[in-house]
Amino acid sequence: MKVKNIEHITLSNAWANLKRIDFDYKFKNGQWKRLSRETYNRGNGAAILLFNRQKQTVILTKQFRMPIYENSQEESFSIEVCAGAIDNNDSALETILREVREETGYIINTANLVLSTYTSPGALTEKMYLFVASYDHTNKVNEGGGLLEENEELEVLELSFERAIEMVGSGEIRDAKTILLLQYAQIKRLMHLS
Ligand SMILES: Nc1nc2c(ncn2[C@@H]2O[C@H](COP(=O)(O)OP(=O)(O)O[C@H]3O[C@H](CO)[C@@H](O)[C@H](O)[C@@H]3O)[C@@H](O)[C@H]2O)c(=O)[nH]1
Ligand SMILES: [Mg+2]
Repeated sequence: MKVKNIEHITLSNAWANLKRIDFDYKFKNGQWKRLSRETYNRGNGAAILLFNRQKQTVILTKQFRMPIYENSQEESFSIEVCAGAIDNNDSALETILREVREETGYIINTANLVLSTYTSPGALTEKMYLFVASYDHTNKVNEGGGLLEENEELEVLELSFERAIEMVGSGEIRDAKTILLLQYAQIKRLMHLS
């Protein structure tokens, strides 16, 4: 066994849960040491790349992100695939179909799970489920933008795939789940680049 005597100390239990976890860890040389790691638990998440093969376009969102502002003010409007936190009893798929409607204004009935990823394994417990789905204008029911009653405000962007990939290269897109999904689409040839 690699770890034992695990002790959870709650540091904050407000919106989400921040714990300090103290534990004994056995190093390869056989020595046991008491270590401490702070872990932030805000549940798991789901994200989706909406793509249209005929038009060669994708749907992305742009929103203000306070944690980014804390790091680098000028980068605080973040271009991301549609995403949301998974509520207690919902599946990742239910979550993402709902988020697509709320954030982008499109209604889709199904999506393919293509990757799952720990978004920041040194600090977050979060595992994110990454989906892709095709869309066209018949799926559009409103302008999207997020739920004002939940204090969400997003801009919906429809970009050519080529431009989105260019924005990864230029650093205009800096969100990891978004980069993963755009590069997935490129590698798996869901879309073409000229
Ligand atoms: N009061 C309060 N509200 C919060 C807080 N954090 C988030 N919220 C609210 O919770 C909602 C979260 O919106 P979602 O669309 O469900 O999640 P998200 O912020 O897009 O998060 C997605 O991307 C994150 C970053 O990659 C992921 O961490 C997350 O799992 C998810 O996939 C927002 O309406 C916001 O108002 C907080 O600390 N305090
Ligand atoms: Mg969201």
